[in-house]
Amino acid sequence: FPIFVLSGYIQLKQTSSNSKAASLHWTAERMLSVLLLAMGPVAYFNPGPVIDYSLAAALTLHGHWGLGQVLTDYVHGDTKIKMANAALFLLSTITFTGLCYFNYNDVGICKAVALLWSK
Ligand code: HEM
Repeated sequence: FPIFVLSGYIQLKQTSSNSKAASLHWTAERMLSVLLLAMGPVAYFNPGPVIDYSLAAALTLHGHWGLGQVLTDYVHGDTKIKMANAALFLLSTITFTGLCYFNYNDVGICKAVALLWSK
């Protein structure tokens, strides 16, 4: 059901109710963080491509939103905000592409983390 929060958020953003969209976005961010926490044990007991690509998507979006908050706090001025957001968008795109590439052409995220623990 995070999908419903997201679609509701997108719908609200298109209409006028801005503060409602902001609070829904806040909720979506926390839900995604909790989902990410839950994905740890799930990935441990159920590793494989489904979790690999879910992690690629969840980690990218979480990082994108999280770093977006940092930018909101520290970057000021219209032009600088636009440049920072463009840079973040590029970074997130490269991150997601790279994680998918790694899942497809290499061992994938679950196995990579498991290998860090093996000797
Ligand atoms: C499995 C990995 C991860 C887990 C379980 C995780 C979990 C969390 C949790 C529980 C929070 C606090 C709640 C929140 O502010 O939403 C948080 C905040 C944050 N995370 Fe992650 N995270 C992970 C990976 C990452 C990665 C890879 C990045 C960066 C690329 C990142 C960037 C951030 C940032 C910037 C915040 C602070 C957001 C704020 O203060 O508004 N996290 N994370």
